Amino acid sequence: MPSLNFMTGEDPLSLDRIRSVLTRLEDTIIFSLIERAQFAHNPRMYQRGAFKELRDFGFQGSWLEWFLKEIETFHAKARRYQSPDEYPFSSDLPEPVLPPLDLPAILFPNKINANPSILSFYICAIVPRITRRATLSLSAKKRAQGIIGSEEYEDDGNYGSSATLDVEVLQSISKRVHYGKFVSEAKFTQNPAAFIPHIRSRNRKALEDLITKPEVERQLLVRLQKKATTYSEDVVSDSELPVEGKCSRKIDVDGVVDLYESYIIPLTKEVEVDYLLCRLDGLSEEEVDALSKSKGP
Ligand SMILES: O=C(O)C(=O)C[C@]1(C(=O)O)C=C[C@@H](O)C=C1
Repeated sequence: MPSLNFMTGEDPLSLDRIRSVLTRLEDTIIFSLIERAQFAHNPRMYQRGAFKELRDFGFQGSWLEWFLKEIETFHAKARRYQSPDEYPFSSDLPEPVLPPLDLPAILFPNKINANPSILSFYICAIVPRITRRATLSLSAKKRAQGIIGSEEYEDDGNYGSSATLDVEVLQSISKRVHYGKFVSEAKFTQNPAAFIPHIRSRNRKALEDLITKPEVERQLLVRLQKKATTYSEDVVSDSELPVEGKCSRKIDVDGVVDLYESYIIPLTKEVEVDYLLCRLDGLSEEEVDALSKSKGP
């Protein structure tokens, strides 16, 4: 199945098409995690005010927040956040230097931005887990050099490289999670009458039950396990034989699966439900009535 973005192709609300984008983003997320896992945890990068050099020019946030702000400032000028599948982590960004693109209005107007939750679970749960391997091999190297001390084990000083990769991981997870809005719009449009009573009664549980597809989730997790296993192995040529017992993975495969199971899928569902909850905002009774009677595409 071809993987298209929301702009291309015939039916922007085809669930198959939207799911093909989600599948492609799995690769982006796994590869960016593998890259980040080559560096140490570097916890200092996530602590607000930890760098005197940033405080000196008046920036009070963390090293990562500084990276996000600088990168997003530039990307905002290039219209990145006018696209309905792109959301910034920083606020007070500049206006684009180009006039707005004439994008088709696929989504219902909304202000949902799940990035604060993404940033928080990424820093608290993901970075410490995926960098464990890098930290262990780093400490083995240091031990071999006779350097022993708690600091060396988790800080390799590569703050620029690590933060660049953090931004890549965060942007790909953010895109994936916010694609939940397209999934939700597609499901709503297929059968508005099923959703409208629960939207009106603000019944989150009923809406979540309607959008949940256990078999799709199960298949996703199986596929992800296979992908993460394959991508994290070193490929050897015909003449090289893998050394027995020396298969060192580039990333903790279970960590990747857990990231999806515990964070990415639940947060995508939260975005789907939040989107549905504002799906009737500003519509008149007559418009909602007409929607209720429409049978979808
Ligand atoms: O594919 C869908 O129908 C989705 O809603 C996306 C998704 C996911 O996050 O991957 C979320 C909820 C469903 O239970 C299945 C999968």
